[in-house]
Amino acid sequence: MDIGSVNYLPYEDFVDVFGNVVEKCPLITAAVWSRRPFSSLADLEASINDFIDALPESGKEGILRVHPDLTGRDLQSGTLTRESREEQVQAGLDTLTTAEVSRMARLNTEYKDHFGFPFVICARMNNKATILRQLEERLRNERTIERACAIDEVKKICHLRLQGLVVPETSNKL
Ligand SMILES: NC(=O)N[C@H]1NC(=O)NC1=O
Repeated sequence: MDIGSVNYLPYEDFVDVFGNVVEKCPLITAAVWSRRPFSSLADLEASINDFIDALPESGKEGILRVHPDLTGRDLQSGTLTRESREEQVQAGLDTLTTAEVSRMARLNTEYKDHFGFPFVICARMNNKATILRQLEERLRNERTIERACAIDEVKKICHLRLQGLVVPETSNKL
């Protein structure tokens, strides 16, 4: 789909197509629809990011809280959204050894107990080794810094999901 077609989508279709660009947050998509027309894919993405940035800190934490844990176990259980499952598989999280699954589960719990929201990272820009390393390192962050870092990761995930849904303008001209 190109950006011109996006601008013609009725509200329901827009939410159907873009409702999960921010994991389990169709409300963001619904709100951003009223900012049409978008001049480009980057403009649509900027509208989503502006909406997120304008939220109070409790709203940002809410976005983080609905993210699934990155663990082998959730991947096996079949409860993830299609997007999240595909991203976790691409990062190799379906190939964790039993020891790695336990380590990730332990660190995830420690992280969540400490910050009150789950560890979020753009899986497709990482692999299982860098995800485990980041989880360990970010656990040591000060809370405000960590919340901002996690929201940046949400935006990276959203960026890649949007790329999969809208043809960038440069490709249109080919
Ligand atoms: N917890 C977490 O980071 N989950 C997200 N990361 C990602 O790339 N997809 C997700 O669902």
